[in-house]
Amino acid sequence: MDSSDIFKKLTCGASFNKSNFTLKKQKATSWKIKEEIKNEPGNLYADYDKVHDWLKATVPEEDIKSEPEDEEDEAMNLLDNVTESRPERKKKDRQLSKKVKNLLATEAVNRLRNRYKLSVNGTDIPAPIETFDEMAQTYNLRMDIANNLTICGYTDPTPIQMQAMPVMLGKKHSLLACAPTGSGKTAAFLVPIIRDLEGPKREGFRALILCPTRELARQILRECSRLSEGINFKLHLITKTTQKVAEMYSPEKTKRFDILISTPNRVCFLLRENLLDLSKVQWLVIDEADKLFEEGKNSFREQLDAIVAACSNPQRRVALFSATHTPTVGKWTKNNLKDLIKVSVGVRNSATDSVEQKLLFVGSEAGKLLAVRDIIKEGLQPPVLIFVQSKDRAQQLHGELLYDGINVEAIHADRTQNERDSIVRGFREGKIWVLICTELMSRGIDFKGINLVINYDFPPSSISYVHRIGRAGRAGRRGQAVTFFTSDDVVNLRSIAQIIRNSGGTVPEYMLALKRRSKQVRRKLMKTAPKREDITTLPRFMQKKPRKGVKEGRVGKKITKKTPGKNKS
Ligand SMILES: Nc1ncnc2c1ncn2[C@@H]1O[C@H](COP(=O)(O)OP(=O)(O)OP(=O)(O)O)[C@@H](O)[C@H]1O
Repeated sequence: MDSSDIFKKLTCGASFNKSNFTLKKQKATSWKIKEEIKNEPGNLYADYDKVHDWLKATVPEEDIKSEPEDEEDEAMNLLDNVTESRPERKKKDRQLSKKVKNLLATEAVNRLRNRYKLSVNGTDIPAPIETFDEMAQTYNLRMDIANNLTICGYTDPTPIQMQAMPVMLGKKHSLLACAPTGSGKTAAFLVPIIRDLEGPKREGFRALILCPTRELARQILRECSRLSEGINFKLHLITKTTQKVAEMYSPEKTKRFDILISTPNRVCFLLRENLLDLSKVQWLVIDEADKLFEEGKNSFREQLDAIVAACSNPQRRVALFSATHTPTVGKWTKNNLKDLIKVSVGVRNSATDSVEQKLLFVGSEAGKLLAVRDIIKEGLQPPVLIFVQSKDRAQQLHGELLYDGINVEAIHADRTQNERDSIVRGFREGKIWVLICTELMSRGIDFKGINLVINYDFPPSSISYVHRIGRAGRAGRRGQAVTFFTSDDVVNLRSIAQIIRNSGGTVPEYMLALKRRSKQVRRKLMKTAPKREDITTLPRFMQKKPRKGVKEGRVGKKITKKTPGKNKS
């Protein structure tokens, strides 16, 4: 089809309104330019439909009449009637060409963002990039990084990577990013940092990555080593905070390191002892930002303020990532960060749609144990994660499930670091089939191919629910989640049912019609979980009371006391 045919098709049924001559003249000229652009090889608008859509969106309705005329002649006449001199016309054409090109580029970017459900907020936001090749060309990614991405099996960027990476690879912005669980946020911040730091420099820490748990810190370290393979960065994880270990640290001794990954309390400990220099930090990443900014008991809030102050480099930029964000994070970024760009994927604070979710009424504590045993009987498909509300309950359930002939372990804050590391390793290697855990493991942990998450104890908040079930259905895989509830759990039932509905699941109407509980009640529940009967199948008369001073919950031991469910994990 030649250009005049396309023109006819494009403007079919339209005529130009002569009362607005200048505008029409521009339209005609811009059409000519659009034709040029359309014919450029590799142009996003090189196909006819796209140009047509663009025209429809750009030319005001009132300028298009419906009676059929010979529009091509009309448009060409308009061009002939131009009274300006040739150079003037050429200049105008060039200006218009630039404008149209910009418009087309903006339109293309908007389409891309819509396609991947990306929302952005800020100024001078770079365009998202759909392939790693394009990213490598546009932002000068060294070959090693591109190769490492391939070795990791990352063929194309995930939506958060498409937009967050260009923001961080640019020169000036800080970033607040929100994307579903399992959507590749870790690589989204690691790749730009690796590119930015270029190579090892022995100047001391130039990037600091904070996260809420040691397990997550270790996982980020692993991912960072994979993605920076061959670049020889010195990565460091603070493993302990005792005085003895502290003796290993000093700003001089840590100069050889480039990237520090840690929980905030360990960094703070070393800062207090003047053993850590963060003045060279160019990138401060706060992973699971809403967790780290959470207020209340055991909050990291004050520690974060101290760390941010210690990162005193005026060029320092901050990137905050999480699958859920709270207003506290928004407020902090507004008050503390310049040139901030916000990026989110999909609806904020929603559950991943790759997990099939179910709510199961189990009547009582005994009902929960029966329900778990039913799942085992039906044919358990490991790996499975089971969430409970406290360390004691993790031990109790472990003691029960040991008798069911499955490879089961429990992980919580009372296990030693070595035990925790070896359990996580065993679970990753498939030696442990069922892992019972507390809130400790709800954030960020990436176990490959979790098939099922069981919320044995109802999550303390909808945010906790989103993270817990997000351990399944990661990196494009599918997974399942079942959440047990009893009459003790109605406070959050409605909000969690709503989350399930929003992510495409089905829930009974009555759950959505439940009365919304006040913020106070919900906050109280986040701090103190409901009291629950012990997890045991022993008849009451056989349940021994633990002797005073004897620590509860040894593996396999039945515990008789009613444990007030603390959220401390
Ligand atoms: N571009 C990619 N292509 C394929 N897989 C990827 C890509 N990027 C990351 N992954 C994989 O996706 C999985 C989840 O990534 P990651 O742990 O970074 O998720 P996340 O968004 O941080 O999740 P959470 O919110 O739970 O912390 C990992 O196994 C990671 O290796």
